[in-house]
Amino acid sequence: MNWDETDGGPDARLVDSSADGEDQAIEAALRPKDLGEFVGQERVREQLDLVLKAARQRGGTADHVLLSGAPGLGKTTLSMIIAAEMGAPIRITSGPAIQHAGDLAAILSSLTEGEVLFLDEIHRMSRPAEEMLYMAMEDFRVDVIVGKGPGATAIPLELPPFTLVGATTRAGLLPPPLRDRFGFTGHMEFYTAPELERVIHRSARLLDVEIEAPGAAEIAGRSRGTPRIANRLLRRVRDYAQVKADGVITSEVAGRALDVYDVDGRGLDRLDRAVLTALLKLFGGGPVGLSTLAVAVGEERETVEEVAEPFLVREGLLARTPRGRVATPAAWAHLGLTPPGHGGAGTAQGDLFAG
Ligand SMILES: Nc1ncnc2c1ncn2[C@@H]1O[C@H](COP(=O)(O)OP(=O)(O)OP(=O)(O)O)[C@@H](O)[C@H]1O
Repeated sequence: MNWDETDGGPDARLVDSSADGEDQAIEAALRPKDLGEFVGQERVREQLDLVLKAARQRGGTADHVLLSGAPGLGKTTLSMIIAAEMGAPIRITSGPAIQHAGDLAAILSSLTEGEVLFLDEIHRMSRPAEEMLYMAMEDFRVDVIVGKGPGATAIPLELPPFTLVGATTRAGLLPPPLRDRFGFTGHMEFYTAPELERVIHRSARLLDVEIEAPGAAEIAGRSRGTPRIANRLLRRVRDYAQVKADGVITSEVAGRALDVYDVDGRGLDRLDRAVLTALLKLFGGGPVGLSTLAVAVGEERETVEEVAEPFLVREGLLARTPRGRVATPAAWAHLGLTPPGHGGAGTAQGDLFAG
């Protein structure tokens, strides 16, 4: 089966943690506005609370903050909260949008005192811009280069004190000189099921949807530890509840809805299950090479490696070994299959790509 032949392919995955157009439109309404409303991430919240309180007491600008963590865990939200708590405006941009040092100079020189500059995907900035940022962060100054070649001159430009909030999927991707210039680094973890339930209840309130506690638990369990996915699944379940039930999200309604959308009890979708099923049924659980596995599911290597595998590895269902991909005992259990040599022939109920 090829994903392009199905309903939308991997780009349209409900369980993808990056934001799609619909998310962007609705996320503004669902974002917590202060640290008190921000669910989970206790450590980061507590530490950040101290950093911001201390800065406020000194009447100064907060130290630069680096937030690392997977997409959809709340880095943008937290940067907006930092600005709100400091009573400061916020400017939002991203590393890929800053390709030339001049792009960064233009942004920096227009900041007002105390402003928060949120730089998403900071690891994807160009090298010259990155070097300009070092000086801006440390001395609130940049050298703007005018002219080219031997006649080029550096004109120093003073900047007002500002707070840089950088976001990255992995702090390890940043060059150490940049990493070291942040006064505080917060690592965002995946959310626990009870935390996601709180996110879901809060969003349901804001969306004016009636939801029972077991209904929220059912959605939370399938949300891959990510509030963005939880909010997206909630919206799809709301549609189902409205059309197929009486509008109230019970555990049964949530379960049925997410089955329709092919998101299973553990948050795996069709692509994830196709990869696991092929690994178990065609290759006896592996080891098998990535390319072979990709051909078996009719997908590109990159799709299997970058779209399906990270979550399967994180869930302890698949391991990447030097000899190839290997299924774990949990994978056999999840698909209801028996590993070879454990009294069965490794066969499944249902066909290869069935849920
Ligand atoms: N701790 C939280 N409590 C409640 N809602 C949250 C929390 N974290 C994130 N959300 C919700 O999840 C959605 C995604 O959050 P956000 O855009 O901040 O993620 P992100 O980490 O910046 O993602 P990306 O890196 O893809 O931009 C938002 O709608 C936000 O309201």
